[in-house]
Amino acid sequence: MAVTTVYKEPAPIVDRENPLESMMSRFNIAAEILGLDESTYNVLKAPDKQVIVNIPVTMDNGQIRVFEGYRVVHNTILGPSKGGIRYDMHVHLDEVKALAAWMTWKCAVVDIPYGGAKGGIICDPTKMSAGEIERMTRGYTLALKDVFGPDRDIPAPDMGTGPREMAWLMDEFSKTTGATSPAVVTGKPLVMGGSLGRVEATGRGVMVSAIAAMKKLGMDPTKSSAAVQGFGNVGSWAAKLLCEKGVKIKGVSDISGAYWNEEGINIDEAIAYKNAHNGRLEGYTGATSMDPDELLTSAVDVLVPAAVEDVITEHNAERIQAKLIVEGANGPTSASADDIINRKGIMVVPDILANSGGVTVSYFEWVQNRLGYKWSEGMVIERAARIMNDAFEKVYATSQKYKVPMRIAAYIVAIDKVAQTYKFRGGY
Ligand SMILES: NC(=O)C1=CN([C@@H]2O[C@H](COP(=O)(O)OP(=O)(O)OC[C@H]3O[C@@H](n4cnc5c(N)ncnc54)[C@H](O)[C@@H]3O)[C@@H](O)[C@H]2O)C=CC1
Ligand SMILES: O=C(O)CCC(=O)C(=O)O
Repeated sequence: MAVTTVYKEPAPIVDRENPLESMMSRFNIAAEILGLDESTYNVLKAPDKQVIVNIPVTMDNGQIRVFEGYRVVHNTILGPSKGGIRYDMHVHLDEVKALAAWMTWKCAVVDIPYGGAKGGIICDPTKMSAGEIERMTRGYTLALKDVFGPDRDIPAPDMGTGPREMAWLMDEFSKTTGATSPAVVTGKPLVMGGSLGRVEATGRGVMVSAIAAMKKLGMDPTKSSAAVQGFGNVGSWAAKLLCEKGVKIKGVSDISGAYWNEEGINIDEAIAYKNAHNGRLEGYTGATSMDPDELLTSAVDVLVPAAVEDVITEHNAERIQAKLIVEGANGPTSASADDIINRKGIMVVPDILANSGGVTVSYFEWVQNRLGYKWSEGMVIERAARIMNDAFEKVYATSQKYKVPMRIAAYIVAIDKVAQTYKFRGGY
């Protein structure tokens, strides 16, 4: 008889700060500056919906494991909720709540008609077979079939997931509901309604916002250097596209370690190496290995954290040498580091602006699916860049107007849009 085990360890990393607290502390500052009324504040401070599901999966050895999964819908006043799904051992409910709220703010900052949501499953996909991941993804979809929907809640990839998982989700949802439903999920493979440009969209948006910020700071990309933490979808594309703009990428890292080349890393070569080595840079010889903690404080002009939350903290912020931080990851800077970074005069392009290129092209994918029509890659790139540059200028102008850092300015832009929509829609 198959043995059933509940797969829910190791415990979340305890020395990381709580991302939900970091999100709330910035929200509180922006809400106070805006003079947000108490009822809207109370509506926005907690998610609309939090769903926890148990997903039994038959593993390849015949054992049944039960995985714990989450979907949090933070808010839907601007439209159906949107946000990725994360497969990682450190997923926990507070993290998913923070990530869902960041999606509400992100969609509002770039002015696309979505609310915010996020999902995750506690699992280590690097230790599971494709079949096990498929069965888990289908189980998660089935458990959440009443939450997901093209007009309700639209998932997408995040850490540990990509087009393959989105295809399984779309297939399972379509079979369950009896109607082919490409618009229920974005980030799908191209052949089944994925959008050209979605895979690289988040990294491209990081590049677009980095270039916009460098212009404001009078920095010449061709005379600037950068370090990129995380070499997955977002980090590797950001590194490649910044490199194409002439930025010298001196350091990169992933979960296997950090790698440095004073003359600049050959990013195409590093990506090819990673693709040939199970998605990891381990053993890469085009750079020398360095202490991963030192990457964040290395002598570069631009720092791109593109991995996990809370890596820039009160413990290392003082030592950061970069003039510009462009947040590819969600929540890489904990609130405890904000004052130090601001005092040092470092410009931060915050996550809800810098990594919004992904959800922007996801929106394009959803629009194309609903129209049953495909856009050219050029159109996707041009429209996404326009949206991001407009959002950057709006946030920059808001930071000047209120004399606040770019992060608080981005929250002000987002909360203001959501609050104004509540005023028109009413309903509470
Ligand atoms: N994929 C997307 O379209 C979007 C992703 N993001 C955010 O970007 C971040 C990265 O996501 P993806 O690139 O999609 O994930 P991914 O799974 O493709 O890559 C994650 C990368 O981070 C590395 N990593 C993990 N822990 C690390 C650590 N402690 N130190 C250094 N590197 C570490 C992994 O080895 C891998 O290279 C996440 O915060 C995610 O929420 C934000 C917007 C959209
Ligand atoms: O593409 C999307 O819909 C959401 C991507 C995402 O999860 C994020 O921006 O953090």
